[in-house]
Amino acid sequence: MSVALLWVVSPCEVSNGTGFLDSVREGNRVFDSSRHRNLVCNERNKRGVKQRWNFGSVRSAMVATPAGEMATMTSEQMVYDVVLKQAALVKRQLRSADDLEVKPEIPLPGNLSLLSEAYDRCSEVCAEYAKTFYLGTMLMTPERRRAIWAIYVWCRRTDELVDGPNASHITPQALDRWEDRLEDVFSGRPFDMLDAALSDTVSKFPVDIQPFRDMIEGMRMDLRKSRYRNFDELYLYCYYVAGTVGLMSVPIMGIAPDSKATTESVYNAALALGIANQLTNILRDVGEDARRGRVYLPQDELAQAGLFDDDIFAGKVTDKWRSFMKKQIQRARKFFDEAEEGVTQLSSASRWPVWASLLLYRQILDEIEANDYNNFTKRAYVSKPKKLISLPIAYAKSLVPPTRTLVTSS
Ligand SMILES: CC(C)=CCC/C(C)=C/CC/C(C)=C/CC/C(C)=C/[C@@H]1[C@@H](COP(=O)(O)OP(=O)(O)O)[C@]1(C)CC/C=C(\C)CC/C=C(\C)CCC=C(C)C
Ligand SMILES: [Mn+2]
Repeated sequence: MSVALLWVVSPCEVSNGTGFLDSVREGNRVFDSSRHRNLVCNERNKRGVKQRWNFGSVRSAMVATPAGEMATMTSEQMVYDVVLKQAALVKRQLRSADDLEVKPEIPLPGNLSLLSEAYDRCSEVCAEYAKTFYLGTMLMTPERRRAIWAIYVWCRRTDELVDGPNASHITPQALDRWEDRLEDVFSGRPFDMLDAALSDTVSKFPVDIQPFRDMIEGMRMDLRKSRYRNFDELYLYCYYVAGTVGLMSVPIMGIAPDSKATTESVYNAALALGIANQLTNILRDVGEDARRGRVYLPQDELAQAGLFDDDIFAGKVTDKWRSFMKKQIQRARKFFDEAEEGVTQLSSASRWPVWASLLLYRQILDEIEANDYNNFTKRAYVSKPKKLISLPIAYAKSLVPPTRTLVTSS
């Protein structure tokens, strides 16, 4: 992984790394698939540029009310706007497509085997870094599975920029370069094999570039910020680094043809799952993050509970801490509940891996409780037997057809 990092910092310098980045060593543009994708991607690009709505460092936006007064928009409202736009984009693209099936691969002599090699590399990375999730993807159709691997790898690489072994060398400029590369991926000009797999994926599925840009924005936020004043600020961060994953995944997972749910409501549930996962991550990693000088927990809620940064650095489990943690866990569970309603609406083959990931992640919260809220020095994890039991439960849940109607919250 360190290779990918170096590579963003300085595209010419490539050092040895793990298997993750072997493809990087194959040099500069190993695969140019732009020829067969220009039409799709130019069109997508135009839309991407027109629709660029990065929140940047803005925590809240001023909007005019119908009465002409200026009001502040919360992060949740701004993110919901993204959800609506994503849902509208997908609906428009599906309406204009002849059918909802995945487009066939355009035969490209010589390049096809490279492309399949590229996906093989993504599969290996995924299998290495997220074994259970990788197993879950095996139930998906081959096209969807490959696409999810490609997205997973891009997300992992993006996270590694700020969290990996070379994170201390990462500057906002390096993230800008990573974003330029992303634009190239969506224009059909991938830089390396792993990018090539993503280029192919975004040409075949109605995936929009915005959530990818927003994830990079989340990494920028992580570079410049180590405290969150309130939940509104934290929510925005969680959207950037995790809610975006939900938005990237739905166009691949697909919505069940017999679902009566609105597209927006399914996207909203996907967003909720990302937020729930990230809140869980944050609650699990309090001690680890504090040792890196980071406190993701909302400062105002800590203060209300009579707690301050020093209490977190001291890492003592007190009654104040327990009762603070109970509330945080309760909030994370609400997001999981919101997500549950959407999983059933996904296409049948995609439901199992999503249920599995939801059940497994949610159990981390139970483990924090079981550790008596000591998330300073004890890492909450789900044991192998518990993981194994969750898989058939997830499978049984995935058999439930999408009968209920999901209503869009506003
Ligand atoms: C309708 C409905 C419910 C649809 C499902 C939508 C869906 C598949 C949502 C997936 C949500 C999900 C798995 C979000 C990932 C959240 C997450 C853990 C983000 C992590 C960010 C940074 O956090 P941090 O640095 O604190 O964490 P670490 O200590 O480094 O772990 C991430 C690490 C960002 C990078 C994210 C990934 C590598 C995961 C990408 C996953 C996919 C593309 C596959 C998602 C598919 C399934 C089936 C789960
Ligand atoms: Mn990380």
